[in-house]
Amino acid sequence: MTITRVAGNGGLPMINVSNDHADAVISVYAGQVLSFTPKGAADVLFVSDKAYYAEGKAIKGGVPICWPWFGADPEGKGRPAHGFMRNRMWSDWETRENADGSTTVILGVESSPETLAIWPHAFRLAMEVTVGKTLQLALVTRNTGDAAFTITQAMHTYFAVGDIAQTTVTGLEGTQYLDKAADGNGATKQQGGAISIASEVDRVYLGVPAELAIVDGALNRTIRITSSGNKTAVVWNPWAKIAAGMADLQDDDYTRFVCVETTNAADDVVSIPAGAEFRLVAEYGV
Ligand SMILES: O=P(O)(O)OC[C@H]1O[C@@H](O)[C@H](O)[C@@H](O)[C@@H]1O
Repeated sequence: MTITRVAGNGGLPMINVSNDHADAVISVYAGQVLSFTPKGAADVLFVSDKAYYAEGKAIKGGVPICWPWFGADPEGKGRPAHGFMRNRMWSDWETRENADGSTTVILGVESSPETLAIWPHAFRLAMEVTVGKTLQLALVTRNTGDAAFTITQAMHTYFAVGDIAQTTVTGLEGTQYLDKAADGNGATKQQGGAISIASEVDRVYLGVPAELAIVDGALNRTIRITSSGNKTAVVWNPWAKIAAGMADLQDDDYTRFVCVETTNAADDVVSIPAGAEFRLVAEYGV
């Protein structure tokens, strides 16, 4: 097993993990997993070739962390969408080798005068990443203050697919969702069969099961997503027009990824009492 700390793209601190099961690249900046490649397989995660690697900007791809809110500023104060963790430096807290040959990397952020000025709550946030046969992720929020606070959050994962036209997302059949796409008007709808994507898709699924899958006909593989701590999941693909308007995506990149996000979004708001901890967990396997 090797753990190598490197200056990655843009000089950002990154940790390369290589063990008997898989290889991974984990950015300390933003606490973001950028690559997970099980031995003999293609990368499970998509990262844009045009992604920004610079302080203050989000890296487009991998597993961006949305915290302590998902989507627009819940208080309408003009703070950035998806919170303030995906565009700041995190700390490299711990690495360890596990008996089964997997490797755990723990990155984190603690509240500081700077974060308190944006969001007035004391916290300790950790991203626990275990690279093994599967990629295990736990986003752990500890309330270190003396009053409860509420959060929404996401692992906003960009999964690599061979061809979006030959991809379906399964496990959400019959589930209600909020349709946030331009022509969906935020309406509540019900999913019929497996989700196929042939135009902009931006949906918050409600009351979701613990197991979802991405069935990729082009790469001939199925990515299994298991989660806990979430009642919601987001499925997002910007499709051609929105992707073309994003400077950090190539025009046709929308054909190469789908975001299936493990979330506490919409009315899935989490309240964390003083001194308590909340774990949002996801596991990805091929
Ligand atoms: O900030 P990013 O990575 O471009 O992602 C934006 C998208 O993130 C998704 O989670 C939201 O559901 C979309 O509404 C939003 O457009």
